Amino acid sequence: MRNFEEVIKFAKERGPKTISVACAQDKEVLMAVEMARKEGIVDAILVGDLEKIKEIANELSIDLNNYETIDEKDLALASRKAVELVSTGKAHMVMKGLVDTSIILKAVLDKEVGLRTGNVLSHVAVFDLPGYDRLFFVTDAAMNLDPDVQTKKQIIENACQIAHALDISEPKVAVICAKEKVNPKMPDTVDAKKLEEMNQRGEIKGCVVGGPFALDNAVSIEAAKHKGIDHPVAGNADILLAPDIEAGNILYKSMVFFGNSKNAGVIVGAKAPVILTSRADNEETKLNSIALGVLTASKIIEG
Ligand SMILES: CCCC(=O)OP(=O)(O)O
Repeated sequence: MRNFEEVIKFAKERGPKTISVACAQDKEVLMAVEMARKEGIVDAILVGDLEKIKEIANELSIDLNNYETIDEKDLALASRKAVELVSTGKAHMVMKGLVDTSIILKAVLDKEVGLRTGNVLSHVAVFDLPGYDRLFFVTDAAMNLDPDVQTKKQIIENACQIAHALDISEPKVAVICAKEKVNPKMPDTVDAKKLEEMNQRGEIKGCVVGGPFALDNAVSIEAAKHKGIDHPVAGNADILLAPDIEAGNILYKSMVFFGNSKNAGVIVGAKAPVILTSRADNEETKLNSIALGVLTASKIIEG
């Protein structure tokens, strides 16, 4: 798939799946859920402050009779309830509404009702950027603070799972740093080379990994040529692995706010997808993320 029109088209074919929405009292969230419901992509259970949900639904002319609703004002309890709906099989996936990422992630990691599998959980953002003929994947903007090399390996594997769900069979993974040469004083460049070597030894499968790369020579063939870099990933990256959450989150938000991109985001590695965007993302991003979640859930269910 090369754009979100295709992602939505395929999600319609796999839908409707059921999502539970944690803290659904948000205009953009309700607009996106309603669009996804009308398209036959999802049915939804709205968990949150029912008074506010009704107020927003009324303003947007959304008929709440089309939804199951659960009244819970407390953000942590609403997140826990929404996650529990997934772990008890009543919903296929959970979506972050108007709540801090850390609160919903705490519910996802909860030992009793959470969705842990033993795998590393990580965030994968998908971007459709003007001027590029392919989707870009950025990881990890939201979950792992300062991953070590083994965690980075699993973050790559999680991102590849999403790329494969979008029919990109052998994504090119660029491990991005501040420069394209290994410098022992810059540990992320050392990790990048180790990840490339792990991939060459067959320890990371289903992709081609290269690194370290600076962002320019990961995404631009001209920049790579200019710097004399000859590597199958150089200038051709599909997946950009950021060194830590600071770089990942800044890259995500710079693409959204400066790049005029379309995007979507989901957490992978749990028993079910967690649809996770920034509270500040618009309804289109939230709709794209629901569609991405449906394709990811289908892949988990169908294998
Ligand atoms: C994927 C971005 C997660 C994030 O930064 O969320 P908030 O902007 O809602 O904090």
